[in-house]
Amino acid sequence: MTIQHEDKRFGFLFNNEWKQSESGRTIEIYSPDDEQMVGQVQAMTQNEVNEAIASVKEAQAHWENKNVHERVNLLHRWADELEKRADEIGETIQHEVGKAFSSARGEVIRTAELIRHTAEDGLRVNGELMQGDGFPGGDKEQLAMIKKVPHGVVLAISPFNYPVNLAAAKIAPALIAGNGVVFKPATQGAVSGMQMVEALVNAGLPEGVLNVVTGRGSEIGDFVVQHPTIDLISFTGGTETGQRISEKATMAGVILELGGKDPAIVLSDGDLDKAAKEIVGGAFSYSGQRCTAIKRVLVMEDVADQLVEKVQEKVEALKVGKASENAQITPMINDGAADYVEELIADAKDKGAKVVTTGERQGNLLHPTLLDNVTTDMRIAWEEQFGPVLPIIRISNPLEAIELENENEYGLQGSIFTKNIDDAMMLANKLEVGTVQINGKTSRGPDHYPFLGVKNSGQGVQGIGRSISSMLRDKVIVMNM
Ligand SMILES: NC(=O)C1=CN([C@@H]2O[C@H](COP(=O)(O)OP(=O)(O)OC[C@H]3O[C@@H](n4cnc5c(N)ncnc54)[C@H](OP(=O)(O)O)[C@@H]3O)[C@@H](O)[C@H]2O)C=CC1
Ligand SMILES: O=C(O)[C@H](O)COP(=O)(O)O
Repeated sequence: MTIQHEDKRFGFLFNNEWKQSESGRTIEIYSPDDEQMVGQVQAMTQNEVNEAIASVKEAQAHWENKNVHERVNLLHRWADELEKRADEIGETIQHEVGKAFSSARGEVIRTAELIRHTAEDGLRVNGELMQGDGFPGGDKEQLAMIKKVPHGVVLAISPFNYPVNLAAAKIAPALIAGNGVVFKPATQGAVSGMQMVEALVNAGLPEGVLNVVTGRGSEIGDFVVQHPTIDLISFTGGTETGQRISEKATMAGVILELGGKDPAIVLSDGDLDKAAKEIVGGAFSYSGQRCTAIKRVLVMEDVADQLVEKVQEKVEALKVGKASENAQITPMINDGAADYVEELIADAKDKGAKVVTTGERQGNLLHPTLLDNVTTDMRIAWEEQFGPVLPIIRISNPLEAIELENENEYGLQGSIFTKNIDDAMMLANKLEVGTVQINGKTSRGPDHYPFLGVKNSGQGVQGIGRSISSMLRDKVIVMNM
């Protein structure tokens, strides 16, 4: 059975078969890059979603009972398959989400590496043993074996921007830990996601251990999230969607990677050339459509003019165009997203921000925009733009940055540029974020580092080792000798 039927119609995966929905409805996916149709995915019915979940539940028990070596071998074969198909899947990512080919192919290779690392870490998971006499009334002869066991059925929901990597970053740890997986890809990104799953099937995935559910999140999302058979939800996406999932999921555990408004704080003694390079790379790669993108700059007034000049030069050198032309600034994921960014720019202009550089909009292609003299009454100072615009806020002392950050609803990452290690550590300790980067741009990778957001940026910790731990729970067996 093939993944793709006629008219670019893609099936959904049910027990290793690519099936068409009994709904008779499909969702057409168009490229943000050239507006051509990338494919059609199935709008599944509730009945089909039910069957998909039930079947994962049944298969999971066998999967959990396999030796971990068998699960490790599957993951290595999956990584091999992805590497073999890196060009093909990279092309799909490029077309489907409008990412330059080098980054799109790089995403596939990064994913293969992440899967291999997950397989290796998965081999080294062990439980522990406790003696009862560590607590009053307990006894030496009471031995607790604390085993690490899978949760059961994991629901993995991924966003559009890294349709392969952010999906596999949930699926691989879930599988290595012995869970079954129900995978709900972002609709824009589902074709890339399903090619990645096809590689897993070709690597020898046992039937039913992972099934895919497709359909708009707004239609099937609540149903799948509230399904009583789901034991754990691992979600990456917008904060609003994440909060909704958290409210709806009553008894399932929830891991959330959500939005961000990562600051780059530049102090007077910072290396401005380095800061400008990191800021532009951090803010504008994939046109700013990254949760970890630098989304506001807080710079000391006395070096602000110099920094702005250096950043401007680099922003103006960015290649703007289509993903198919390997441009750096490519069309945004859809018109709505581009409209939103324009709205934020217009609001800032109305309230007196200085437009340092910008360009004409062509459809959903926005030229990179740099805004100086941004103030706290402007929406762009606080809202997540998720696009190619960078606001610069001038500050008069380093602690002002902390005050501004205390008001930030997000807390994913933050960068600090200074040569003074004491100042760097003082600010790093005060910033309410998951990760602080000193003299470097904000970034999720390397993928084995813990990755987390605080405040409205998330719940739980990801990163290979932590992700595997989150996919396991304790099972305690007490031997009363
Ligand atoms: N912290 C992090 O690690 C990361 C965070 N993000 C954040 O993600 C956002 C952009 O991604 P985007 O894809 O637009 O995010 P969305 O929140 O719109 O969608 C994410 C996923 O949730 C699904 N979904 C939508 N509604 C529901 C629902 N009611 N119940 C269950 N699932 C639902 C979507 O399906 P469908 O596509 O069918 O609507 C998609 O699969 C940004 O805010 C960004 O910051 C992105 C990457 C990393
Ligand atoms: O969604 C995102 O923004 C990714 O997690 C970014 O990963 P990176 O910061 O390592 O590029």
